Amino acid sequence: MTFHIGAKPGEIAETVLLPGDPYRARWAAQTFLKDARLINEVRGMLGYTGTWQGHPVTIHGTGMGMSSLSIYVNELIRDYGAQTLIRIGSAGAMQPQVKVRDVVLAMSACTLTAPSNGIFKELNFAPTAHFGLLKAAWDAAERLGVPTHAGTIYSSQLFYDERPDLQEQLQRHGALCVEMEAAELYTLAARYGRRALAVLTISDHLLTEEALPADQRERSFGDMVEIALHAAFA
Ligand SMILES: Nc1nc2c(nc(Br)n2[C@@H]2O[C@H](CO)[C@@H](O)[C@H]2O)c(=O)[nH]1
Repeated sequence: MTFHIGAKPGEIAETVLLPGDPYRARWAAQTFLKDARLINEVRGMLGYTGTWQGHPVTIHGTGMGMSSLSIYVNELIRDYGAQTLIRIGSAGAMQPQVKVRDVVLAMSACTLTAPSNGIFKELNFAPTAHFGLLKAAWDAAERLGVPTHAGTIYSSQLFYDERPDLQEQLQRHGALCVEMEAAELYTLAARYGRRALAVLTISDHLLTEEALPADQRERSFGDMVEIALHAAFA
């Protein structure tokens, strides 16, 4: 057990899916895993371990924001030996061709500031997805017929962002969507030599102001989890 995760050694699989919302971890575990069992509930950040097609899988919440994700991903890697970490999250679309319910695979993730800035100082590190996972996720999305986009995204530190100028430049340079976790996941995976990918479902749109009704979120999120699981074990 670590400072923030109560799981015993061996209770967390090498493959970990990471939703921000702990209740989505519970839903995904109950929906997709066989023999899912609760392995963490410290501070209500639920984590479950079970199997998918015979493979051990853990699904663990990260909370909202890169600082919260950093706590859980550091401990999952350093204390439990996680090797493949796939964020299954939601995001806000920033391009007209990206529609609500679509899936976005984050090839890279831009930030204004991030927890790891202190390490890099003036260096602009490029947080990037593991190519093998990205390709496998893209192929799985095609097989499943899920409308999917791949490109750079924006990992913000704020939900109530006071920088419309930043959003304008990000849109101008093709950022597909905004969320608040992927960049730090990719940076930590690079630091520890692990595989990481963010598979995101678009649940709101910054241009059209459309939002996915709560009752439709679950089905849409199912596609994302399927894609992540197929990618992890391709
Ligand atoms: N900053 C930001 N985060 C978003 C947005 N839409 C979604 Br879903 N998110 C994600 O949802 C949570 C905030 O509601 C964070 O964990 C983000 O990753 C958005 O329009 N902006």
